[in-house]
Amino acid sequence: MLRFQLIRVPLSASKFSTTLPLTSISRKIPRTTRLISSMATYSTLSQPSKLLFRQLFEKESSTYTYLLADVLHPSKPAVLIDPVDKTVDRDLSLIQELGLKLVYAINTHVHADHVTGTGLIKSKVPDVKSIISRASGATADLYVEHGDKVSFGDLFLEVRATPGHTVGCVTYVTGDASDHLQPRMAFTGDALLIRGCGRTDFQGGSSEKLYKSVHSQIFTLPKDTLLYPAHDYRGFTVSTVGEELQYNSRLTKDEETFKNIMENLNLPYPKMIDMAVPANMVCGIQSKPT
Ligand SMILES: N[C@@H](CCC(=O)N[C@@H](CSS)C(=O)NCC(=O)O)C(=O)O
Repeated sequence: MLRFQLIRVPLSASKFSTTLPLTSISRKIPRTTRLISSMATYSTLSQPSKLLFRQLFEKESSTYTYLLADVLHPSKPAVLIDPVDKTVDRDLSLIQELGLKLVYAINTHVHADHVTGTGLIKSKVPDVKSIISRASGATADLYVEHGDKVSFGDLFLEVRATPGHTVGCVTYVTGDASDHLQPRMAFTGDALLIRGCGRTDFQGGSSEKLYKSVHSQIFTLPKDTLLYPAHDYRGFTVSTVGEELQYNSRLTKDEETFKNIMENLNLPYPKMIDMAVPANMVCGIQSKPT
């Protein structure tokens, strides 16, 4: 049976989940499915896994899009995190070549520097549901909140609210039980960048909130957790919690120093902000540009 569900549970609950079908709340069910299996698909993982993982890059905005799929599930359900409009055709071709079924197009937040690909994906693959946090205020098919779980096949992503870059930023983290895939992977959007972090000077940004978000929701993850940001401007692809705890040039500082750094970044506004934010508030352009 297909299981594409959004599951809402407190973060502390690991043995039992409250299952939300796509559109309504349903009953509590024990989660009995083991997430570890005999298929190795991703070389940096320390044990065999059913997770297929790809990191994809859009060069104009230096954005990373992430493809994850449960390849041992009969329908090979897949999710895309932070797709970009310009690379939708590439991403959908890859998904087709790999024989995956895209079920969710997920945004970590309302982006200001590029147009999300979620709208365009929906116009090309109508069954796909767009997802964004409720706190973002944006329109999507499904809204997530802190503590929710986004399931695809027997895998899921835990939702952690990490506001600060924008009000509605969330981080998606792979499953946490001891028999799940290790190390965990966290898709941090713009909350945490490798050796840096997202700016906090627009879209309800707050350096105080960002500092608290990262320290409470990301730096508390196991040190070997792999960190995958939405952008990198220097060619880095992945980090770990342990690495960022030691070397992040902003977030290793005390809170006052951090706030001071953020107030003095003096970055120019993203070139596309006036177009991108309104478009992304409705999960991007919903039809192919002519
Ligand atoms: N030059 C780019 C925008 C670069 C930028 O501002 N990046 C954001 C994330 S996208 S809103 C950011 O938070 N950067 C933090 C940093 O320290 O660089 C453009 O014009 O699009």
